[in-house]
Amino acid sequence: MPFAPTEVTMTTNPLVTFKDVDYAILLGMPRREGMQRKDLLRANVGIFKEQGDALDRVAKKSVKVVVVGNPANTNALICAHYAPSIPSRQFTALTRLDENRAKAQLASCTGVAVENVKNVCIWGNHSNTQLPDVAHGYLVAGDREVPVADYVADKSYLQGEFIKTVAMRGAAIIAARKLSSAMSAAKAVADHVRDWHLGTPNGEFVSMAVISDGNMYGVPPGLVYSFPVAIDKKGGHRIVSGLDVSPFARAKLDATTAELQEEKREAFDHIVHQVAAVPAVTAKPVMHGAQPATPAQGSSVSTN
Ligand SMILES: NC(=O)C1=CN([C@@H]2O[C@H](COP(=O)(O)OP(=O)(O)OC[C@H]3O[C@@H](n4cnc5c(N)ncnc54)[C@H](O)[C@@H]3O)[C@@H](O)[C@H]2O)C=CC1
Ligand SMILES: O=C([O-])CC(=O)C(=O)O
Repeated sequence: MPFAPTEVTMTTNPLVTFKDVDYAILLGMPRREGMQRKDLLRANVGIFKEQGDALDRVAKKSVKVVVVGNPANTNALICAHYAPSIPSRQFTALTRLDENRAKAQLASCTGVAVENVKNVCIWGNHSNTQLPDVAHGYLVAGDREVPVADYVADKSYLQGEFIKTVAMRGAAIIAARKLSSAMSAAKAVADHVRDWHLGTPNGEFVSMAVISDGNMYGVPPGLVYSFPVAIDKKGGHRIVSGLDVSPFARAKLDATTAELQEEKREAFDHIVHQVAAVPAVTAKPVMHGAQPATPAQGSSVSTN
């Protein structure tokens, strides 16, 4: 059914904003030229604590949260932590913009239409340490599916300039327009929410930063980390399993993990210093779509 809003409410009260919402798309203060995204941590972390707390109190327990405000992965983790009654897997951060940028690079260097570039994914943090990964990607050419590596033979480009261009694209846009990307970010949010709502086609995956609990790629639990994700028709997402990780990719996955662990430490340290007491960590059940999982799959966002 087409979306037909009947009412728009403008308010600065998060308890009004989030009352009974199904989806929450969260922004925050943007960076300026010369800053890293993680330089926003101290400015934004308090906002995400407050928003997590408000979501916990008034949103539907099935709410789906998309954190866009940077540093997006760590802000999503903070938000989840302060919303202990909502399953942490319902908190995601946007890395679809990076995926779209990666696909656009491949489309422009191969001449294949961007919608025919599939299964290119972003691992890790929405930052310079991310890995835009083409190892499982393919291009649809007529009735053939051609691996990216067969189309783009220059491995040094795929492991060098390509990754750098995608990871640094946000900074390049800020340098050019003195403001963050706007329309492309909005398009990426729409892509993220559409796929979370309607599901991904069979055999295809997309990039979403989700809670890392239970992944099989050696990423420690308790981080919000971008993975290749498949989504069923009921909106249940799962990290795609069984993809090969090359030694090159392994080193990148570990580097972006280390950065996220450092951001997490800094975020909670900052909150602890700002706020007299941090609420106790509460275990939350892992949800697959609308289905509650067994206690053995219980997930929590710890401050470790
Ligand atoms: N994950 C991604 O792919 C992308 C993330 N971003 C991030 O999205 C966020 C928004 O970027 P823009 O729309 O360019 O910024 P903007 O400055 O146009 O909008 C930011 C909004 O946040 C509000 N805000 C500022 N301080 C606040 C506070 N203390 N409490 C509540 N609201 C507050 C402002 O009133 C404003 O409406 C930034 O954090 C930016 O880094 C932007 C583009 C892509
Ligand atoms: O770079 C920024 O600050 C905004 C952003 O996240 C992006 O465009 O990828």
